[in-house]
Amino acid sequence: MNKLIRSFGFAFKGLGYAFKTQQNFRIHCFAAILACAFGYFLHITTDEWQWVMLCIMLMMVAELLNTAIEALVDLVSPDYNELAGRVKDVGAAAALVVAIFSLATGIIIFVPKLLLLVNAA
Ligand SMILES: Nc1ncnc2c1ncn2[C@@H]1O[C@H](COP(=O)(O)OP(=O)(O)OP(=O)(O)O)[C@@H](O)[C@H]1O
Repeated sequence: MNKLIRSFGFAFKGLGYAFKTQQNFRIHCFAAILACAFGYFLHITTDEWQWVMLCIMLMMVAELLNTAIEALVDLVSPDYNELAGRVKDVGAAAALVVAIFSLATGIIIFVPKLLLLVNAA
């Protein structure tokens, strides 16, 4: 049981590290809160909530893995190395793909509802 609690502690330590050191991670947290607020006020459906939650989770996982990759690259290759740079670039590309997917999902879910609101006003 103690081991399980300790593992959670390490995981939260990792989350705290990412939040403190990664501006992108903080931006994603803010975007997640914004998406939830829009979801609440625009009364999105359960299915739409699932898409929003999926995007939030994917974005955070991608950013956390990218942060881990960056730290590992800095550890094994503190000096300039073309391959090390490529590893970081591909890690960043993974986060970018998720960001584009999340943006597209947000547009599909929220824009029609916002347009209805604007037209009704
Ligand atoms: N050791 C290295 N060797 C070669 N190129 C590197 C190296 N470290 C970084 N780079 C290049 O610089 C880019 C930015 O690296 P950096 O570590 O600053 O990432 P970052 O995403 O800006 O990090 P952070 O999110 O911590 O600000 C990488 O994508 C890579 O192209």
